[in-house]
Amino acid sequence: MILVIDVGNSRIKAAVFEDNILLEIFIFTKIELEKKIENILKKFQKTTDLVVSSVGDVEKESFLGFNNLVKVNFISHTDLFPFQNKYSTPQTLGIDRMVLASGAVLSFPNQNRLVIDAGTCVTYDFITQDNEYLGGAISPGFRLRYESLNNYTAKLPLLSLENPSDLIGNSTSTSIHSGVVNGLVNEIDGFIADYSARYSNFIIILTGGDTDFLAKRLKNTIFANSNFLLESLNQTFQYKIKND
Ligand SMILES: Nc1ncnc2c1ncn2[C@@H]1O[C@H](COP(=O)(O)OP(=O)(O)O)[C@@H](O)[C@H]1O
Ligand SMILES: CC(C)(COP(=O)(O)O)[C@@H](O)C(=O)NCCC(=O)O
Ligand SMILES: [K+]
Repeated sequence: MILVIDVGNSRIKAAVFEDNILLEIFIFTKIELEKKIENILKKFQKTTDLVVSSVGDVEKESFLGFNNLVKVNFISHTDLFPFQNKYSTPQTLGIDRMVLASGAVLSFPNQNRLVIDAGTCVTYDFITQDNEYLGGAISPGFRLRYESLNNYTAKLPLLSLENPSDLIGNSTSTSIHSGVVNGLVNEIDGFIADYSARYSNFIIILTGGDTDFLAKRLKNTIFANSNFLLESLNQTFQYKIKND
């Protein structure tokens, strides 16, 4: 049994895998981290390894207390990945993006892939059929957009994610919802159209906290899987054990 942990910039997601089957998912905050892991390990006593990917402000040291119970594997840039990294600054590439690219290669072999992770930020990652990781894009996610409108203006309220009632907002709140939701949906549809102009064939994987909200609003056919990063962490770890 292994416990994979994805530390994002908004929250922490964890999952227990046994023989590559996902048994249970946990979502919590940084403050709850140690207590939650303690409880998970109590519930799943056959756990042998922790596999952690962190782009948040949680470092390896936070997990070392569990060293006596399980092996702590903190995924880093020096680990083995099933693709060639063409990013011009590989050391600054988010480890979550590397794990997503790894999952895309292992789950969808021999094809071009675009991974879209709609979390705190929306990240776009493109991996060719020859398993070259090219890079992609980073833009603000839903919550970041709502919060920025409130933070950087005097008059705009802080709203939470809601389906816009119409394209044309006729009040402050409906204008904000239209701007944020239609803005991001059009951005993603637009990116997919632009990638299509360059690559005739590729599959699209959508993941992250806003997967379900976005999936039904996009024009294109996509693989929507909000657990893709957790599953990719398990796969990346299995790949490393097999090939290291
Ligand atoms: N309880 C929650 N806390 C934070 N974000 C949430 C929550 N529920 C849904 N979301 C949505 O999920 C997005 C964050 O997704 P997630 O994949 O968890 O981010 P990260 O991996 O960056 O921590 C936010 O933009 C927000 O719209
Ligand atoms: C772009 C990110 C902030 C996304 O984080 P997330 O939305 O998953 O919390 C993260 O992948 C990161 O810190 N990247 C480093 C910069 C880069 O990938 O080039
Ligand atoms: K992301």
